[in-house]
Amino acid sequence: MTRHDQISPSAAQNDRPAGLHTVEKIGGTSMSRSDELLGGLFIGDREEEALYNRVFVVSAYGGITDLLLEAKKSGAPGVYALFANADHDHGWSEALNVVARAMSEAHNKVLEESADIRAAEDFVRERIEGARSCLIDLQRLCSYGHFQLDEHMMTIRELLSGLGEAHSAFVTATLLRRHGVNARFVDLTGWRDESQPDLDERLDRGFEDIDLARELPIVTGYAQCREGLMREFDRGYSEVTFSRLAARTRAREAIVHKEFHLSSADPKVVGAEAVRKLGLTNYDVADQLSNLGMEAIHPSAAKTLRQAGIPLRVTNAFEPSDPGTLIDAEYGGATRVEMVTGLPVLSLEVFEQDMVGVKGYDARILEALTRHKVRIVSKSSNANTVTHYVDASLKLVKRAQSDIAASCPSARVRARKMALVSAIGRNLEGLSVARRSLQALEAAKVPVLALQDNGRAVDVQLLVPAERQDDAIRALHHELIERAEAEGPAADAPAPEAGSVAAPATLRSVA
Ligand SMILES: Nc1ncnc2c1ncn2[C@@H]1O[C@H](COP(=O)(O)OP(=O)(O)O)[C@@H](O)[C@H]1O
Ligand SMILES: N[C@@H](CC(=O)OP(=O)(O)O)C(=O)O
Repeated sequence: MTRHDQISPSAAQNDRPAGLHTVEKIGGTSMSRSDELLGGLFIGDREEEALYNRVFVVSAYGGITDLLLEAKKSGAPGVYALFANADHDHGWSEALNVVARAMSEAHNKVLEESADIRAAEDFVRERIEGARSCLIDLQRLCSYGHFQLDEHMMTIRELLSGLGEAHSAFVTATLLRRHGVNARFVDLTGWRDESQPDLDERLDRGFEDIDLARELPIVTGYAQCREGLMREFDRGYSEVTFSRLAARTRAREAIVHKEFHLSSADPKVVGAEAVRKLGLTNYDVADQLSNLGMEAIHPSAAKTLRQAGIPLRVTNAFEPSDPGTLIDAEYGGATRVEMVTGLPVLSLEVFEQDMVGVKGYDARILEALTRHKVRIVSKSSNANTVTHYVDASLKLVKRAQSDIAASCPSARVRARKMALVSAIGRNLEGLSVARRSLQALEAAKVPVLALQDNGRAVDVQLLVPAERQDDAIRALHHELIERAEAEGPAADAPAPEAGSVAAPATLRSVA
């Protein structure tokens, strides 16, 4: 049975019947352990037919995109960042060798047969050397001055990103075929393809002759397209490919496989034994998590799935029999804190005595932040101060800061490192989350620099010193999840009265 009809560009997506298949994404951390996935997620005890009607969208092996572009957390330069600052220097070229070695290490860990390893080595060589020639040519061309490197940097970023996912998808398809699965490498990275399709066309072309009932597509999480996946979505783009593919093919369900169950806090911070698995949550909570960089799911991906009416499941890749967390658009749910998470931020505070009663300051600040592509996590204001909590490098924030200083000459602008820690849940009304959080942080001797509760009863945010982020997460998790659970079950509705001291007793286990 072919599914070509289901992804034809002319059909209105939402009118088509849902397919039989699922679209499933595997993140980089889990991909690095894909040898362990063979006996479970990929094959396990599945008989012939049960192997199929699944589409896997894969990320690059852990750390590879960081080496290709720049480290997501520390900002340490990779090939892209070195090339961008290169002039005539070839430091980026050595960085490309580092990528090739890291790729080789990754596939040597998962492949066993020497023929497969050889094929993977050849693949890496062909792609890496192709990219190297391209960069050398571009550098030479731009040395004439008529050609501006800046104009091509986004294309370079796209080209480099695609290398990571092409490699991991190629290796995974090879691995599965070796184990008797009819897997097909679906390369959406546009390698040596001169046409410029848009994302939907790219997906349609990749799937036009695939029979989902008897083939297992292993799809690159990077998809080259006219819009530019990196330009629009930047890091975390494989979830965008994943969600668009799920919507385009009318998947029955979209599944994200992660290294752990989606839990009440990062198990690496709070401890695997202390965290609770989330059974069910909604897109509102998922949005808050993405905003804090938790990437339960990329915000654009969540939107695509929500609009297409496709249920999203987040599972632990290494426990395939566990149903994981279902993220449902409609679910209102019980009153409880479901998760505690945090993010290092810079607080950009603009204080201006003349601001009182005058409009326009906010707009000027926003303009500067937008111009320098500074991601805003949260903001607050009072009579004469507007503070944005942002997730960006100090370099970018400094640039925005000087633009703000220029457009608001008498303002005092200051940037400080902090951590934003947040307690998140579907319906926090009446739970005294703010009060309990302050008490817990005081007991743990974590200073609170600011507190925000916008009244929607979905989250409470606390700003703490950057170096106390993990202490704050542990203290809040202990108070709002572990202790609250011990105090009694949650009520579904109605919520207890605001400020009620009995309210915490309405929290319940999220396990
Ligand atoms: N609430 C949470 N539940 C589960 N994992 C979390 C949570 N918060 C942070 N993490 C961390 O996220 C890390 C990356 O997870 P995962 O999504 O599997 O990686 P990738 O981005 O490579 O797909 C995990 O190793 C875990 O430490
Ligand atoms: N590898 C890409 C795309 C991605 O989404 O990765 P992951 O699923 O590992 O977060 C990145 O780091 O941006």
